[in-house]
Amino acid sequence: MAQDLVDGLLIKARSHLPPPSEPLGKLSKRDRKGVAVIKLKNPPVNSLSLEVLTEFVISLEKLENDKTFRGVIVTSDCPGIFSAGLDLTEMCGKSQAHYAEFWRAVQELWLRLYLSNLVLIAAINGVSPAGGCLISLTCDYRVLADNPKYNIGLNETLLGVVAPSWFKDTLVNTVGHRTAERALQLGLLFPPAEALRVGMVDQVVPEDQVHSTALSVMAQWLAVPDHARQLTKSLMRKPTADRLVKQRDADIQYFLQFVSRDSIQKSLRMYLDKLRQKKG
Ligand SMILES: CC/C=C\C/C=C\C/C=C\CC/C=C/CC(=O)SCCNC(=O)CCNC(=O)[C@H](O)C(C)(C)COP(=O)(O)OP(=O)(O)OC[C@H]1O[C@@H](n2cnc3c(N)ncnc32)[C@H](O)[C@@H]1OP(=O)(O)O
Repeated sequence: MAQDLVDGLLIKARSHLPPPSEPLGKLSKRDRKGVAVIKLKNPPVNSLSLEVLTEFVISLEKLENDKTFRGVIVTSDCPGIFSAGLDLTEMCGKSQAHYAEFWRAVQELWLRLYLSNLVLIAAINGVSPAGGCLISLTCDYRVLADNPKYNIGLNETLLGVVAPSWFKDTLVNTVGHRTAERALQLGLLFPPAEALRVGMVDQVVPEDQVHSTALSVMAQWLAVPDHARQLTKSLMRKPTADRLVKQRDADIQYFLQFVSRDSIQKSLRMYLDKLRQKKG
């Protein structure tokens, strides 16, 4: 039964998108059952570039505004990688204006996801550090594939940077203060069993069952009347979101100051170099 719910939508870097006449216009015809699948597709590692963040927001907005949709499954098209998090090259050696635009896009995606009226289920089919983990934490439910390589967590401190307060809040709201504090300070990436134990994910299932499980869970959430579920979600989440909404510009200024520091630029460059040298 659950299979009837699925429909597809691919988010990918703008350069790979189909021509403007094609993309989301198809949705209203195909998606009568009310559930879309957003598959992140920005190879090789689904890093969240400015383009991907922007496309993601646009797609979500279209789904929110199309009343035929009630739920979205967020997953990845890149084998073994849900998302490598924010695109580090967007935070290295760029202009202040670029950093500001990038950070506003990160804020926008978080706000859209966190406050979405749609039911969002994360079908986490790969490793999910930092921004990748954050995306899943904004969803209403997380299903993680049982593969020891599929670590998940907010590992920012290991890069020499700091998860902003709203990343921290999202984690605290999911796993509680003590677990979040330990995880954030140590930059912990949890393997599936640990992620389940601390409540970072809601279910761990064999890899080939991630999608079907997400669909079953979706059916359960969609059985609740939308208005009651949406108001309850808002009651739970709006106070957290409002803290950012009230100080978005200040948060951007803080990010600019932070990321422009020589020491932070050096840390990010070293981390990127380490990633690149890993192969050689
Ligand atoms: C009081 C103070 C309060 C607040 C402070 C204020 C502001 C906050 C400031 C900053 C906050 C910044 C927040 C950041 C959140 C993030 O999301 S940072 C990103 C963190 N991500 C990671 O650590 C993951 C890094 N990647 C990996 O570990 C691996 O790549 C991965 C396991 C995902 C996949 O491994 P594998 O399949 O082996 O692939 P490769 O490692 O070989 O990678 C392939 C190419 O992709 C490049 N790459 C990987 N990750 C990224 C990335 N996140 N961004 C850009 N590029 C990436 C990698 O370099 C390879 O490139 P190459 O092919 O060599 O050119």
